[in-house]
Amino acid sequence: MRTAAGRSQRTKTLSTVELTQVTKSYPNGPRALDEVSLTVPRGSFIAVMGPSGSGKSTLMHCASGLDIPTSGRVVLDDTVISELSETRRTELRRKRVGFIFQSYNLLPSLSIADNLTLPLRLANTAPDKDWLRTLIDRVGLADRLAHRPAELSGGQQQRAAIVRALVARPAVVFADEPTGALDLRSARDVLDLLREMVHSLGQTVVMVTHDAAAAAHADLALIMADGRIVDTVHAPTAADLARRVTELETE
Ligand SMILES: Nc1ncnc2c1ncn2[C@@H]1O[C@H](COP(=O)(O)OP(=O)(O)OP(=O)(O)O)[C@@H](O)[C@H]1O
Repeated sequence: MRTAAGRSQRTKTLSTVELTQVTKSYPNGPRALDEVSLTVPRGSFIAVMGPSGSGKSTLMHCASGLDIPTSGRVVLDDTVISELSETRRTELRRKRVGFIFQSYNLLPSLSIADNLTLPLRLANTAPDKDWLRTLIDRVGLADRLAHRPAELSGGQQQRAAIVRALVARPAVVFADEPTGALDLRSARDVLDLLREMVHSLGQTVVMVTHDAAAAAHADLALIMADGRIVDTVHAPTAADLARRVTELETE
């Protein structure tokens, strides 16, 4: 089944990531992904939900080029990343993919300013100063740039991580439980920011989360079970998502 994320926009120029019949098997394990097809349209905010073990992380790893599928094809922009060597995949990932993690993953010894531009230095790319300034202003960290990460609140650190993920203007940002370590208010701020980055700045975000309230900020939620995408919910509400995942957990 091809999931409906952008069914009407399925062209190379409008999609950022395209998975075709992607299967991932581990030795002596179940199929972590079972022939998953998915198109991520440019400029969309997609949440991935599902019970524990349903394949969310594996989907993110294969879609982002962190891992390769056992079979099937992953295209990022116009490049078939599932066929690249590990070195080429790493190069492409540094240039074209951003990541946001639950634990922020900022380097403690670097200032916030240096953390924000780290992906550019790793990819040997010059910063686009106007874009960097736009991002810093949007997340409200202009007066924190000289500080070390430990001097910022969790919400501020995650906002810095959002800038770092977007600084290279990636084709897509993958966020793995980005609000898992935050209090409710900081979590809402971070989710509102992600939405704004998508809707005002045209970025593309795929967010894996257990939290139905977080997933409800997305335009579309994909629900996984047993390595497959079993539901696609447009304009999801937290109540609908929580009910659907609970049903799957008890099936
Ligand atoms: N490296 C691995 N080796 C063997 N099996 C694995 C490995 N990684 C994942 N799996 C298995 O693949 C399936 C999917 O795992 P995955 O981590 O993608 O699920 P998930 O939905 O992200 O779970 P959670 O919500 O608990 O993080 C599970 O059955 C898991 O045990």
